[in-house]
Amino acid sequence: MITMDDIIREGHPTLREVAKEVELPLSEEDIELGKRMQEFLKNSQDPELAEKYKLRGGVGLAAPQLNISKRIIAIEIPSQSEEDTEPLLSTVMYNPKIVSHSVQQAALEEGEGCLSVDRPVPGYVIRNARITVTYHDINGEEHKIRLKNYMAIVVQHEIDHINGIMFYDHINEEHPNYAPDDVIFIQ
Ligand SMILES: O=CN(O)C[C@@H](CC1CCCC1)C(=O)N1NCCC[C@H]1C(=O)Nc1ccccn1
Ligand code: NI
Repeated sequence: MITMDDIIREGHPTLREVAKEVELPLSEEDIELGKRMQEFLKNSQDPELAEKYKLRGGVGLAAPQLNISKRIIAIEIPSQSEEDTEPLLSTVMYNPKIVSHSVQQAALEEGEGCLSVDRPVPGYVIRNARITVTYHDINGEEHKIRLKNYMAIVVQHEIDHINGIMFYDHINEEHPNYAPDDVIFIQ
């Protein structure tokens, strides 16, 4: 199983590479990798397993964070309400691509962090408020989905990773809390 030991940290050159597209049809290896990435996220959100294996809870993971320079990302966003167990978004995206996006921008009110960054980096990470993403799923099916709010932020953070971009690249050095006046702040 994937643990924090498998996640490379800032300074490792792979985090700054533009990752390669995966070949279709998906190889057994790439399918297995996707499954393991998704399993890591689920484990990291399970209090017992996270404690047992010292996992930092995560909602997304990109293959470059495992020192694998491939365009594969996993997303596991739990439902915001307690009762229903259905996650908001639970998928592995192969060759994800933002094909269009809103002019409107958004940012997480709390700023962002990263499992590959072992330090807090305060400031607003300004992103597109809404995006349309195409990708192939683990069964090789093609998808085109529209995302907004928290889901859009998470997917953009992961797609940044496969392009060698870190969240703090978006933070205004001089004025970390700068934000356009029409930005949407997401809790
Ligand atoms: O590239 C992928 N990463 O670096 C993992 C990141 C991805 C998110 C950061 C901002 C948008 C996407 C991640 O998940 N985190 N960042 C560091 C520590 C916290 C953790 C997190 O937000 N956890 C969480 C949130 C809600 C519910 C459960 N867990
Ligand atoms: Ni990250």
